[in-house]
Amino acid sequence: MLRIAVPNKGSLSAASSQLLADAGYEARREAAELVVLDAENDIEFFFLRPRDIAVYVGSGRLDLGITGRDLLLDSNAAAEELLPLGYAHATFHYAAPEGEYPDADHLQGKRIATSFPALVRADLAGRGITPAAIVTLDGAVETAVRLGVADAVADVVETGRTLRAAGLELLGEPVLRSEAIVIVKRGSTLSAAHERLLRRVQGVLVARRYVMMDYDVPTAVLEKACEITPGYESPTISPLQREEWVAVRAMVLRADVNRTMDNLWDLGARGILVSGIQACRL
Ligand SMILES: Nc1ncnc2c1ncn2[C@@H]1O[C@H](COP(=O)(O)OP(=O)(O)OP(=O)(O)O)[C@@H](O)[C@H]1O
Ligand SMILES: O=P(O)(O)OC[C@H]1O[C@H](OP(=O)(O)OP(=O)(O)O)[C@H](O)[C@@H]1O
Ligand SMILES: [Mg+2]
Repeated sequence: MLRIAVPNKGSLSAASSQLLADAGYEARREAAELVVLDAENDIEFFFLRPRDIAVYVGSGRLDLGITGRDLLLDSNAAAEELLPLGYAHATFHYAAPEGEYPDADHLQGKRIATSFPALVRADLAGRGITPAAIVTLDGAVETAVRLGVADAVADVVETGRTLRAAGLELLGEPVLRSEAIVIVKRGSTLSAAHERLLRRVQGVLVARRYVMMDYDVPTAVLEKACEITPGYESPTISPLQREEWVAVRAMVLRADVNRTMDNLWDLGARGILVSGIQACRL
């Protein structure tokens, strides 16, 4: 039986549960449920704090887990990233009072507040910076400067609203770009059961990102049409009753749908239809 760690609270929780439900797995009926047995799929889901998930997966007690890339890197657990999931996007940034320091290289000898001490320690070491202290806090890190326990912070930034409200500004480029990821114990060999779950999850991600596009096009411009819609692997071309025309079917990125339809129309394609993909295995 596969044992999977799922975030029980916070920014990763709802989207992770939705992803697993869309992939056909048993959902938890109430937030207080800590373990869900999905007997049909031979999987046990453990609902854990996102910060702890890398520890469980790294120990080998759980087979796979969903967590944030930043949380994995901060954990120092023996776990590695297997698959990015495309939600819970955030950056990890240094920030300081507006106008105080031009960039992160000016943090030498400063006190830096963060909930990600290991990640920050490793990043500062890489920059050759020795801080006066790394002040480890549980949350609401932005307030640490105003209250005088730190000179700068290193924290998760999504919209930047929290930072601005605290009178802080970003210092330079992000330390890292995070999103939800699937993790596995470092160096483990994936079983057929692992692969099946990953294929299901990937199927959901692709079905969300792509639509199916069907259209008719004169054979004379078919090659150009296929350049506009190269498909996921290759477009399907079918004959039409009408001479010198063919039907084309190809997957198209949802984000590109309208631009693609404009381009196909200008090329002479007609009868352009777009439909959602309910599920897929690719
Ligand atoms: N706006 C956000 N705030 C916090 N974390 C975010 C945000 N957007 C994405 N994330 C990601 O979510 C993960 C943090 O998970 P966590 O459960 O700690 O979220 P949280 O919303 O901060 O929860 P909590 O209610 O415990 O503060 C990190 O990987 C982080 O990059
Ligand atoms: O860039 P923003 O959109 O403002 O989001 C980022 C903020 O959200 C999170 O805080 P959270 O609400 O989780 O509170 P916490 O600091 O107590 O964890 C994170 O720690 C940042 O403070
Ligand atoms: Mg938080």
